[in-house]
Amino acid sequence: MTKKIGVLALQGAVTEHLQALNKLGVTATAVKLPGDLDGLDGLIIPGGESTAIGRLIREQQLEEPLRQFYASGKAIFGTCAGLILCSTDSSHAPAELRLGFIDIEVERNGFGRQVDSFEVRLPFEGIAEPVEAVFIRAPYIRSVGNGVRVRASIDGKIVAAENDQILVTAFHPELTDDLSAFEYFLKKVR
Ligand SMILES: NC(=O)CC[C@H](N)C(=O)O
Repeated sequence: MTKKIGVLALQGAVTEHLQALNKLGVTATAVKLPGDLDGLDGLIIPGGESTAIGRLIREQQLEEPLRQFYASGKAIFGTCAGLILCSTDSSHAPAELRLGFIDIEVERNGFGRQVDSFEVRLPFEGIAEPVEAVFIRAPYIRSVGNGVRVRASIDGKIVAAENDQILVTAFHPELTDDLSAFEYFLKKVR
């Protein structure tokens, strides 16, 4: 059966994710309202601006439905701002949303202002070839908790990690023709 994957479509790089999923033969749909989560097998929370996406999640009454989606055991892929939103990080301003789906501490904009964006071929544990990875004002993961496996790092900064249900990358997987990070995520989707 074809897998059905939603892309949270409140702000950020939505269309590119839908296109990447379509190329992999997956049914991809935009998620704007709580009902859009019905019947999905997995979800991508894309890059953009985590504060803006977090605010819109609350405005659209999506926080509780997202927590239920997670509690039902479905796979979720958080990329860049999506990584930040999925984290447990305790050091953020109270008004900012953290969903706590994966036990990681995050450094927002961790690569600094000088290096706003860059592209590398990134060795990734579990993917045979290095992944073509685009970083845009990217966060990195300072530390991971129990049950979290590091998948990729740059100069000691963790940029990809997973637990059994959640995958997070600090890079944007949707901006190149390399779909291997999506294929890796789809293996988590049941
Ligand atoms: N490309 C991105 O998603 C950037 C993330 C952004 N810097 C944030 O903190 O939300």
